[in-house]
Amino acid sequence: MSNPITRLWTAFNPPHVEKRKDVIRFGVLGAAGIAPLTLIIPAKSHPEVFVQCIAARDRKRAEAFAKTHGIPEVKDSYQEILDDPTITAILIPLPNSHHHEWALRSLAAGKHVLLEKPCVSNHKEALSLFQHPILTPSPSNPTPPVLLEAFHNTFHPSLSLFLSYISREDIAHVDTASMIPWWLTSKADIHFRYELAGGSMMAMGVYSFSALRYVFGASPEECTRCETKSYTDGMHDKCDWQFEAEFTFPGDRKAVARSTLRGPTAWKPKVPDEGLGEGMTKVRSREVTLWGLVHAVVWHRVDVVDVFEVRGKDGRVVKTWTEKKSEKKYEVRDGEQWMSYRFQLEEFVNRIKGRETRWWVEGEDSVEHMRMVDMAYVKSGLGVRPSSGFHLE
Ligand SMILES: NC(=O)C1=CN([C@@H]2O[C@H](COP(=O)(O)OP(=O)(O)OC[C@H]3O[C@@H](n4cnc5c(N)ncnc54)[C@H](OP(=O)(O)O)[C@@H]3O)[C@@H](O)[C@H]2O)C=CC1
Ligand SMILES: O=C1OC[C@@H](O)[C@H](O)[C@H]1O
Repeated sequence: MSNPITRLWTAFNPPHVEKRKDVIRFGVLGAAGIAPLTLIIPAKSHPEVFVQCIAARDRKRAEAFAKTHGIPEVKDSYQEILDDPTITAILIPLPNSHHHEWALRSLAAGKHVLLEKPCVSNHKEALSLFQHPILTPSPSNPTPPVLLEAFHNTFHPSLSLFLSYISREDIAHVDTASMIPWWLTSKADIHFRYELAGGSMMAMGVYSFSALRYVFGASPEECTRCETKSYTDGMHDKCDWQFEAEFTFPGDRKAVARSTLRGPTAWKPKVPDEGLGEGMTKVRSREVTLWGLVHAVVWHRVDVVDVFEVRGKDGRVVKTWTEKKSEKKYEVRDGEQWMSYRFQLEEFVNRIKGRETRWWVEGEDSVEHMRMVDMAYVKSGLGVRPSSGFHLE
């Protein structure tokens, strides 16, 4: 299935499969724009997942959403979904500021939680959530519910392919860029409301931050620079629509993350070659680029460019050559091209059912991603996103 149109069509229109008796019944908190991609579409081809109900702040909005997406039940409130014993898993696609509270409420109700990224508003909330005793097995809670931050791109094989070309000890410089075109965002979006924990670092930036952690296999020591462009109109203050942040990773290695929510329509990011440091002998330098880090379904490619040099006794280069290759990693199952969201759902279900998982976003990763976001916000001067202050009674 090499035709991109066919691939996209099958990704967004997967086959509807028969559901098993032990199906996981999902409830969705909010008629959110992302809910179809994260859950409703991928659930169609998953025999163990059924989207049972939805609630929105406005019932009419939930009813319209349920009709459009074939969800059989509408509840009056988010809490009513949590109170339904037939619902075993919850999708939380609420604004970031609401993640901490509704994840804790859902877990307290004994539900498994698929929590939209970024998991919460800041590092403090991440610690409070992922280190909550409710997630630790104990005699009174032998099988705690599963909590997964929905970093869907982690689950796409293109990321593993990319990482397979990197030898961590040889990394000289890492650069990551992402964007949403200007016409796909509006000032009215939740991205531009500080009290909802908005900002470009919280929207696309977290993908870049997590990618850096995956590449280094470590967390950064410091954010050394963070430049932002943000609104100052009194309404959307402290919300960056663009940023560039530089981090130092162990071994004094540098990495840059940049993103914009007001990007161009056509985009080909420049990947700077920072080269090796002074005094280092360069035998082979490898530049590995993953194009399409976030939405590998639309298009992705892993480029590997190896530059070889042969040096004479005096150290002068006598020969140099370049080898290039590119690879893609699409997976088609039963005629459907699997999106990152479909891979993610597969693993979420595997974890709930106690089966092995190929990929996972550990709670520790989620916590470290938020630490990185906080570092950058502190450095930028905009300040960390506010905490909800919610505590389970
Ligand atoms: N995984 C991915 O690819 C993506 C993930 N996301 C993440 O998903 C989450 C939601 O984003 P997105 O779907 O774009 O957002 P939307 O604005 O489309 O949806 C947000 C939902 O939250 C509900 N909500 C509850 N309280 C509020 C409030 N005070 N203000 C605004 N909305 C409120 C909304 O209302 P109601 O209850 O009335 O329905 C709405 O359904 C975010 O955390 C975002 O980072 C976003 C895009 C892509
Ligand atoms: O989180 C996100 O991931 C994918 C993007 O398309 C989306 O707009 C963004 O908010």
